[in-house]
Amino acid sequence: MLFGSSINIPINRKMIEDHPKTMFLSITAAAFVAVWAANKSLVSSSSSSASNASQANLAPGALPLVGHLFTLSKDPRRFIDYAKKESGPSSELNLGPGETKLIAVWPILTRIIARITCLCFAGRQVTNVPHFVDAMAHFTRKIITAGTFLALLPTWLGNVVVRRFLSLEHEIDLILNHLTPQLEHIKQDGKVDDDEQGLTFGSWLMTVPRRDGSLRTPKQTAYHFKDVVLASVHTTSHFLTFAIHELSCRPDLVQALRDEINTTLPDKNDRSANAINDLPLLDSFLREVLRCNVDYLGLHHKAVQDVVMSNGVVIPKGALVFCAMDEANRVVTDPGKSGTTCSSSLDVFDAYRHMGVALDEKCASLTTDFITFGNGPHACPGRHFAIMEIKFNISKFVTRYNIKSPTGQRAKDSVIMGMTRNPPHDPILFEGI
Ligand code: HEM
Repeated sequence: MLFGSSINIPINRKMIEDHPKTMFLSITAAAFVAVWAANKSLVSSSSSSASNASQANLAPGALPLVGHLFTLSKDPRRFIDYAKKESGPSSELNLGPGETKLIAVWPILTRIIARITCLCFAGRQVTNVPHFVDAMAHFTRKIITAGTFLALLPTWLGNVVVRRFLSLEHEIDLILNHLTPQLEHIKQDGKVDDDEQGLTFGSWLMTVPRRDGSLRTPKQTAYHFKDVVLASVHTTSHFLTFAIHELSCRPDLVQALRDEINTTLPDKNDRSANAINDLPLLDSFLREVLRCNVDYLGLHHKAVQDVVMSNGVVIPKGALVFCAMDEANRVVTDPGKSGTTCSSSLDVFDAYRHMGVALDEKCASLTTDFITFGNGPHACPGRHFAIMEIKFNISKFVTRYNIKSPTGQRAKDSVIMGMTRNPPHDPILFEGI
């Protein structure tokens, strides 16, 4: 994808070699349109985030009116290489055998997870719109930042800051503008386009009646996609990033996971997410990542009535309650059920701790001594999906790269206000294999 938000032109070398003249003309036209689109977005958008997103994929250095015409006339292929390097899809993870690179993983993994979320819950059409995926990648982070400002600043100032700099208007507009027509189409024809059945979260939700028996309109349904994004992208990319950091200081574990995949699933082309989900060491490792990297405090709840605890302490109606997640994940309350038979202390990260656990669901199973996904009727309904998603990504990483921490140590997490654990920002050394 070379240019701005309103243009979607996938170009590859073969197309240029086969049709040099046509490609030249289309790219030249696109260069004009790209400049027009950039100018239009700058003029018409009052939101800074909106204009940033629109410009994000423009090849820099365009001249007024003529765009990149001169560079294109001179050497189109060179221009395309330049545009791909500067504004094209991330090639940061394209490493040949033995090639190494230091990579800050969190932003890349967030984008990967946002893409998967868009693909699985909103369909292929929007997943091919880069600024839509980018906006979804940053959606929850923006909300968390807004929440922090609202909590710390006086209400009037917090409101000004959030409305001016952290408004979600742009993201909500994107969701409504892209998904509503698609859902209208599905409602009318029963499918998205000629190739694709229109089975998305939205097409399903349109068929589920509300309490009063009425059905949601396409626009009302599209609006709910924000909830999926809020619940899934940030959480999943967090834990995938934690997992990669845990691997970065354990080269033997990377090798052991690679061996497990190569031995159990020798055919590279037949490694489905379902098959990867059943690998015992990968499952044990991920459960340990989820157990140890949970927030110090989490599961923010509000008491809807007075609650009397077993020791007589009363949590009054309306009180905000933060659960000590980190602590809960380090206490075995029911050894027989949890299957935690490992001898290592619960304070130690042990990737093999949950091997041989007899529970049916393993990594996704809910126990009172593992509450990363909550517990009870409101426990995370997306956990099976999240776990498959993370395992699938880890399997790709360990079979493609050696993953090393430059210091040999697990980089430090950044802890916000003593309660929320964010993955480290430190880069990790990747080596292609
Ligand atoms: C590693 C990734 C994830 C973690 C750690 C996680 C964790 C959680 C936790 C702790 C809760 C709150 C439980 C409570 O309040 O008692 C929750 C709720 C929820 N999660 Fe997740 N989640 C993850 C991924 C996902 C994904 C991928 C989806 C959707 C595709 C999702 C959808 C939801 C929803 C809809 C709720 C609200 C459930 C309710 O209130 O009844 N989550 N999640």
